[in-house]
Amino acid sequence: MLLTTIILLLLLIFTICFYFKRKYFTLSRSVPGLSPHFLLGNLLQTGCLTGESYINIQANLKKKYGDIYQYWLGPYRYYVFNKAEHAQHVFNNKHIYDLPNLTFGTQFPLGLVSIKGATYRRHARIILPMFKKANVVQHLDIIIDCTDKLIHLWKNQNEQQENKLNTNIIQQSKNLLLDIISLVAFHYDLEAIEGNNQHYDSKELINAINIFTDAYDTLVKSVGIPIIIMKLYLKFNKKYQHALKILKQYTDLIIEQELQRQQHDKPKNVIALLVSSLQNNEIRERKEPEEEKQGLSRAELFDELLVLILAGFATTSTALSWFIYFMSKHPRVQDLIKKELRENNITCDTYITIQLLDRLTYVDCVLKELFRYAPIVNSARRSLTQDDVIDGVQLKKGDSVLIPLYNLHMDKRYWKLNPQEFIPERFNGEDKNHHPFALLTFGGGHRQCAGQDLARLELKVIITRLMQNVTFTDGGPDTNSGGQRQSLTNTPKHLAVYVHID
Ligand code: HEM
Repeated sequence: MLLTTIILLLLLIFTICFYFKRKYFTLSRSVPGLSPHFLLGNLLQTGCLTGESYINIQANLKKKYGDIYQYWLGPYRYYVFNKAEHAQHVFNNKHIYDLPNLTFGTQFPLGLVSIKGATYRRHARIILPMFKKANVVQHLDIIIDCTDKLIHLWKNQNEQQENKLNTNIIQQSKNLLLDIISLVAFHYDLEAIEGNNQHYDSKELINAINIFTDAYDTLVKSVGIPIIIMKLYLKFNKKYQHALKILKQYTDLIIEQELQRQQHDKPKNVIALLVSSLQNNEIRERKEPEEEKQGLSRAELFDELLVLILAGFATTSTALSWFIYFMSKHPRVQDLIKKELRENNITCDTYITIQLLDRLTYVDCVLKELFRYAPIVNSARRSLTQDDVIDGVQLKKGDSVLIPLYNLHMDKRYWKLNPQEFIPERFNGEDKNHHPFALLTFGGGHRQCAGQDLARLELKVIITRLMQNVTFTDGGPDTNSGGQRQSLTNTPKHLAVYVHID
């Protein structure tokens, strides 16, 4: 009797699994791809679970299947499109292609990266103008001052021990960009660059931010896991909940101070503008239809600040790490940047202004090449709000598409000079008029990066300031071999350079 029950039970489980595998985990619609495993999709086959970067995974799949294929991130199926014309279609049709329900919702469900429709439009009206070029230039001094602190730290380190290999560039880049974004967003000096002379508040906050970003990295690595499991993981993760509490305490304090200050001053910086958009009566606003709502609730403002911290320093610091790595490998480019500075009479002491920056056209080319060649963010994703056809492939409402940004940056069809090489001059010459959808560092369409003007300014100022004062040289083939480490972004795996003070 017991045996019969066990056999029947196993049969039932097998039938259910078979049904789900047939219905949800089979390739369909004659689009090629790796046959997905039950629940795991292609995570095992593509090496995703053993640390392979998403960028390499997409490059390998493209090699195997061509421009269009299916890719299963755990239980989620994506139709992947690799041509610039595909990207153009997806990003230009915002009424068809909107944000999918991603893992972001688990950490900041009320922030810009997670919301859609009328709620998104209400937030976007408040947030997007803060990061437009005209508004970010006011942060120039902050960026210069913070960069000078890093240069000062390197000077001190060199005085203590001459010609020491620097293996801490990734962390130092993070600290620099964290200090910048906390001053830009909060008007708060975290003093992450100095490291050892922090006061208690900064230490506690930096710790909380690190725990928060580490949790995010874990989520990115396990992106195929169902959202409900991720939510439970975060809910019962004591360290994470404590970090969130600390971040909440500090933001509440900063909001209160800002509310007091605004009785006298007009809002100017990011936190001031955000606080000035707080709803006067949250209970009343909650009852309004979404289209009629104004401003942000406190919970929404908190999530927006978390988004800005995370999106604002992890990506940009990764770009800076790659810049330093490329400079150590391409002394020719470094020399040309320094030559351009000399030609514009910029010495190590010259204070940078926006007018001076505008004259540095070679630095612009280096920046563009950095954005093309550095594998920072791997893809942009959308889901369909109605049926559509791309390049003969019938897509249905609710399907998800993925544009592998880096594959486009490396695609020979769109670049006249070899895309596998780091050649900044291409943007002044052969590749000046490249396909606009072949370079998509910041994504595209209505959901492209909200902070790109700030990122461009930060990196141009930092690069210029660094090149005014230091030269990077290669730390050797073993310690400075590059490679990729997948976390929230793709950082260099092995980065070690000598930092010479000029
Ligand atoms: C080199 C630096 C950066 C890179 C490579 C980068 C890249 C990206 C990419 C690829 C997206 C997705 C776009 C899409 O789906 O089409 C994105 C979205 C976003 N980024 Fe950035 N980003 C950078 C810096 C920043 C900074 C400095 C901030 C803010 C201070 C920021 C805030 C955001 C926000 C809020 C979104 C979500 C926009 C939306 O969903 O509407 N990013 N970023």
